Amino acid sequence: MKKIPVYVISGFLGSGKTTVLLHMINHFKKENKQPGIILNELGDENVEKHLFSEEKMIELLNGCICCTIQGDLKGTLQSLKNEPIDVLLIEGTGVANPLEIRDILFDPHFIDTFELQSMISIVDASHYLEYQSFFASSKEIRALLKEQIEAASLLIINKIDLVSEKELKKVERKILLEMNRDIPMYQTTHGEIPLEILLEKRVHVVEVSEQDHHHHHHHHHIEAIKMKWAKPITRKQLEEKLKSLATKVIRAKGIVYLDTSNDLYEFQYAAKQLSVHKIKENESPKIILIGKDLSKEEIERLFQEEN
Ligand SMILES: Nc1nc2c(ncn2[C@@H]2O[C@H](COP(=O)(O)OP(=O)(O)OP(=O)(O)O)[C@@H](O)[C@H]2O)c(=O)[nH]1
Repeated sequence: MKKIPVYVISGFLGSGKTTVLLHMINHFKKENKQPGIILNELGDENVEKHLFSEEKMIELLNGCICCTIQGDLKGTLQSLKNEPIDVLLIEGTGVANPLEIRDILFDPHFIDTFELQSMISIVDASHYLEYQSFFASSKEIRALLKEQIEAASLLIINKIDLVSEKELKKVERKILLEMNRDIPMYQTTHGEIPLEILLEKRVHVVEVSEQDHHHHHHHHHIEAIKMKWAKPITRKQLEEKLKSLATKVIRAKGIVYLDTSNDLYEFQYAAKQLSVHKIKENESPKIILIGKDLSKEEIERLFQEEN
C-alpha cells in the first residue's frame, strides 16, 4: 500500500504558517491531488476556516495537538487512514513543539500508513530578535523558538520585507547559534519558497528487518529506524537494549511479542522509562527508535544479540 506523504508546518504565532500552507494546497490542487489538512488552534474557533472551505480540512481546537489534545490527533490520523487523500498537511499551533507531532507520526499504528516528508518551521524575521530578547520575551517563548528550530528539517525565514539587511544578518546569526546541526535555511516573503525546495523529502526513516544482514548505503540524519520484529523479547532485554542506546535514542515505541507469550504488547520508552501494555488489535510487530544520527548497523547488531 502506498503511504500518505505528510508535511508538518510549525512556527511561532503569526510567522506565516497558514500562508505557506495555502501555497502548498494551491500546488497540490493544480496537480489534481487531494490534500488532507489538519489545522490546530488553541482557542475554540478557527477564524481562518473560510480559507479552506473547499478542502478536506479537519480542525482540532481547544488545545495543542502536541500535548493536551494529542489523543485528538491520533484519532484523526486513524480516521484519515481510509480517506482518499494524496497528501496530508498538518499545521500546529504557534506554540506547538513539532517533535511531539513527529513522534506521533512515528507511532507503530501510523508509521506504515503515513510517511513524514519534512518538518517545515517558519521564523518571523521581523519579530525574532524581540522574541529572543531577555527583556521583551520570556524563558518559555525562547525555549519554544529553540524547539521549533531544532525540530526543523527545513527552516523558512519569512517576512524579510519587514527588516533591514543588517537586522536580517543578525537574525540569521542568532538562528545559527540555536542550531545543533545543519538545517537548510531559506529566506523569503509571504512564504514563497520554490516548491521543489518546500516539498523535498528531508525526514528519513530507515527500515530494518530481522533477516537483513547485507551491507547498506549510508543516510545522513536518520531520524528514525523501524525494525520489523517478530522475535519474542523479554522486558528486561528490551529495556537494557534501549538504555544502552541512551545517547542516541531519545524515544522508542513499538509492538512486540513479550517473553514467550503469543500476546502482542505495545511499548513506549521516553525519559529512560519503559512502559508496556497488552493490545488486542492484530498489528504487525515492530520496533521504532527515534533519535539523531542513528546508526542502522549498530542498532541491528545490538538487537541481533541474544541478551
Ligand atoms: N509583510 C509580510 N506579511 C506577511 C508575510 N507572510 C505572511 N504575512 C502576513 O502575516 C499575517 C500572519 O500570517 P499567517 O500565515 O496567518 O501566519 P500564521 O503563522 O499562520 O499565524 P497564526 O495561525 O496566528 O499562528 C497574515 O496577515 C499574512 O498575510 C511576509 O512575508 N511579509
